Amino acid sequence: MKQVISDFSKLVKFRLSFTVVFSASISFLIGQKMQVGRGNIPSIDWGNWLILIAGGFLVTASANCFNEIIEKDLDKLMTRTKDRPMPAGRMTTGQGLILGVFMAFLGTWLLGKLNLETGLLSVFSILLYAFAYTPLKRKSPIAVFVGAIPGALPPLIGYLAAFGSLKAEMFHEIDYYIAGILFLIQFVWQFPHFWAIAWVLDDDYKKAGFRLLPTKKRDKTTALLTFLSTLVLIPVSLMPTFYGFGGYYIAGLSIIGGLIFSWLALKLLLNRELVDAKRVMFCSFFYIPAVQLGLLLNFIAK
Ligand code: HEM
Ligand SMILES: CC(C)=CCC/C(C)=C/CC/C(C)=C/COP(=O)(O)OP(=O)(O)O
Repeated sequence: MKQVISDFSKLVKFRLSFTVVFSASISFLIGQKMQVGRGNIPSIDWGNWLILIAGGFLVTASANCFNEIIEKDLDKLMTRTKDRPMPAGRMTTGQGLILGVFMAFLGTWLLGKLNLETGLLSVFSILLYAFAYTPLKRKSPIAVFVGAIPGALPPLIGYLAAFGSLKAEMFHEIDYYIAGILFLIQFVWQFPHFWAIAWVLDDDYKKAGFRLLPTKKRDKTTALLTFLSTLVLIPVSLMPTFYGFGGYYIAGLSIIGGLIFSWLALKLLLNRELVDAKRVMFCSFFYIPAVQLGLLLNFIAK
């Protein structure tokens, strides 16, 4: 039983999926709070929140499952991935496919219950991640840009899901900005997140022919781009406050988080040591949930 749970967790990349769903669920609550404020709904619909979490988890899990089917032979070559159930031979591709298709349909159906746009965007995210990003990983570092689109869609999906059947009169102009900004924060964050990971894992990635660093090397330009992307994240994370749906606490948290992230990336630029890349990578794991949670709390407290 323990092995089955551990295999399922590796198949769906549980911690990554958890953070993805977390980002969508926070955006959902922000959207619902907006609705409550406008008097469109009496209170937060926790039932729909659970549907979003279950549906979001299933579609993300299915996308990861398709990714692992496609990369089964490449995953065998890397230390980090060789113990995933398919490369390790504990699950057949057919079993993976059945699970992936089942989770994709069930997840899309659940999200589609919230509204049509949410269901369609999840199908688009699965397709983009599994069938554009995944094959591109071996071709060009542009893959990271492509992968960042499905990676950032969950907060946008979560926000849209909060509006039930999207009626034009319920969805105001500011909602386009909020949905766009929630997307943008996660989109920009993925560059330092992933380039730090790709720096740490470069030797392992090379075994499978993945060249995902911007210059395909652990060099000064890659470190500079990583540093610049952490700097861009600072004004982007201040946009909620600028557009009036975040407050001063989240602005403060974003500045502090952004400065720590950039400081670590600056050290990577100056030293270009593995330990510096690891610090940027770990900081990225905390940065995004912290900023999103802060945004929600600040939004509620306002
Ligand atoms: C271009 C987009 C992205 C790429 C290429 C990427 C790549 C990766 C890789 C390769 C790892 C594994 C690191 C390791 O095993 O040491 C990882 C870990 C992680 N990623 Fe991302 N990621 C992306 C987007 C995201 C998004 C959108 C989220 C969530 C909002 C996320 C959250 C995480 C978390 C929480 C981990 C740690 C998981 C663990 O240790 O099991 N990532 N990412
Ligand atoms: C709504 C919906 C379905 C959204 C999709 C969300 C999703 C799966 C985001 C992940 C983003 C991403 C590119 C992860 C890296 O995978 P990788 O292939 O580089 O990781 P690996 O090397 O560990 O396999």
